[in-house]
Amino acid sequence: MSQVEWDMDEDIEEKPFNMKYMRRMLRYLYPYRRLMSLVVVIVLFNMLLSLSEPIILAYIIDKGIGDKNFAVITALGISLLGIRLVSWLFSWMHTRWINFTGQRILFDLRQQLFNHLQSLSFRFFDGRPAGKIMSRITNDTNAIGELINGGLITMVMEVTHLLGIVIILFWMDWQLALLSFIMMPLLYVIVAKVRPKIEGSWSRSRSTMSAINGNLNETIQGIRVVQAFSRQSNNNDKFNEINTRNKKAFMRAITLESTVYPLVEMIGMIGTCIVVWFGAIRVIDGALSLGFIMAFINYLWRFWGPLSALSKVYSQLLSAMASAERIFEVLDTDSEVKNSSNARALPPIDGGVEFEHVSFRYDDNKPNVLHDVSFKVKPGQRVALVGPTGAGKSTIVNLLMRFYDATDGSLRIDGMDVKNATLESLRKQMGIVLQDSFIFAGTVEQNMRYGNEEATDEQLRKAGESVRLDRVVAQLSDGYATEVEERGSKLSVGQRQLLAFGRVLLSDPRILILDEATSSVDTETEQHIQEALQTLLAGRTAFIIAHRLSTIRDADLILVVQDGRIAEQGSHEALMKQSGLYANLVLTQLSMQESVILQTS
Ligand SMILES: Nc1ncnc2c1ncn2[C@@H]1O[C@H](COP(=O)(O)OP(=O)(O)OP(=O)(O)O)[C@@H](O)[C@H]1O
Repeated sequence: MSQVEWDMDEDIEEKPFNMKYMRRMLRYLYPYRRLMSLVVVIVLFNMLLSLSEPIILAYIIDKGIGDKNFAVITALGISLLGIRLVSWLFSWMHTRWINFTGQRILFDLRQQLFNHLQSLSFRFFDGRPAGKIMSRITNDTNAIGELINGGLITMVMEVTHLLGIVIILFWMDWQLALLSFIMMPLLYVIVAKVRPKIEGSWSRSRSTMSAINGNLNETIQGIRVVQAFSRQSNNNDKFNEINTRNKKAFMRAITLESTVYPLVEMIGMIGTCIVVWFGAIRVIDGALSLGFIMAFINYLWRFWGPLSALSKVYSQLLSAMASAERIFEVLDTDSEVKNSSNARALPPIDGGVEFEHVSFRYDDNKPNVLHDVSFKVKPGQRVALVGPTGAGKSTIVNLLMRFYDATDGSLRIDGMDVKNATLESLRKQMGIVLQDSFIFAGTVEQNMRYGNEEATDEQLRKAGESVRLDRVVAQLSDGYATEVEERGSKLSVGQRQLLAFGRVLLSDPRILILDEATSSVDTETEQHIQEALQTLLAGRTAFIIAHRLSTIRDADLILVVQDGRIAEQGSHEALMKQSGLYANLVLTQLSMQESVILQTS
């Protein structure tokens, strides 16, 4: 299943109301409780002001126009204007405060999620596509933000509005009030039946939109592969299908809405007509005044607005529940690899490493990937990890960096179990250069300083020279200040490798882990990389996932990994003498090199 489809299946848009989540969401409002209480008071006051308008109008008609009393008309007209001005001022204030609070809550929530995500272990990221995690930080926080800021206030406002109107209508004339609600059951049936369909279509429209985004993202990221395999036409078909689904869902939602809402208005209108009809008879009979009946109808008109606003808040509430579940799932995930309660800072290390009967599995339901791995490395030694693909070389390195903790056995650095050392003190003294080193958007200098922001300019320049990065930098338009764009896309593979060397050299780790690049670069860059490597490795304990025979031969210790076990270990000479797996590997590589030489000569 592609990531996009997986996302669609997984991301349910609405969940039933859950009090536990609600309480937890409300906790984000707690720091702003004073401001929010003030907002509620203002909103309620505004509501009362607004509810007084029809009554004032009724007085203007009956006592002003009816009795031809200009003083009443002027006084009440001015008070209407005053009410509008005060309402406008109060709405301005509460809109500002609500938005301010909403943004603060979103800010807090996003920040909390981001901080938490960064601390999570690799295992969390293993099973989750990046797009999905990103949508939690953006879309899901927005859904929660919208509810706890706009939604809840709307709820308070509209419920009081509705209650106020009903009370006033019954207070004015209970018989007319009962008459005006005669159409309510029919209205309820229509809304209850159609509303879920409309919501469903909107939700399908949103999820197909996120599928469109996912598809676009995948295509842009993989455009080289797309074009290389001439997949444009297949991709077009796939995109067309998702695009059509989105169009259909949107059209269905719009069609339903444009049918139902006028219908709702019409039913409301019928209710009003009934009131007007009976009201008119009573006005003619002299039992009711004209102003009274106008005010009554005005209140009736106001009745439908809050109803529709409340049903919107209700679906906002359900979608916030789904978002809350996803967000709290992330926030409740504890980092697996973390400092133990008795962890202490690792003092400056010499770089001795010992694996003792280490076993490991990535997933508790899957078999072990490493079995009983044991070896000892003295400070400053160079270790080459060799073996077939999927044998477990990177896994050994992952355990050394404590990206994962060993399932069984122990791992010691300078005699101290890594589980007793704080993660920061451990990782500060280790450096890692992967095959395709991740380069961040920013300048060459910013990338180099990534592991050591305090480095002086002199140290930076020296490190650049040592790893032959200076020659690369000399060719760049702005030297070290050149922007390298996202993932270092402005640099070649070899240049990125040298920059990664520079970065790790500047952070000066005692233990260095290196995944030797397999991708071929030109002979000159290759030579620079090899020279840079010698500088980088000097005086440090180094673990190299090695592919070149020359690197392997130079190592003090070679670990031959096969099926998650150390099949052989020792120096090149010792292992060659054994005539085992390693000797075979070397012979195969030599014969391959010979055939390449023969073919090219
Ligand atoms: N994050 C992960 N989650 C689950 N299984 C994994 C994960 N990473 C690796 N594996 C599995 O663990 C085994 C060892 O993988 P590892 O990456 O350590 O091999 P390797 O020797 O470094 O291979 P290569 O030379 O191809 O990089 C493989 O079977 C692989 O499928």
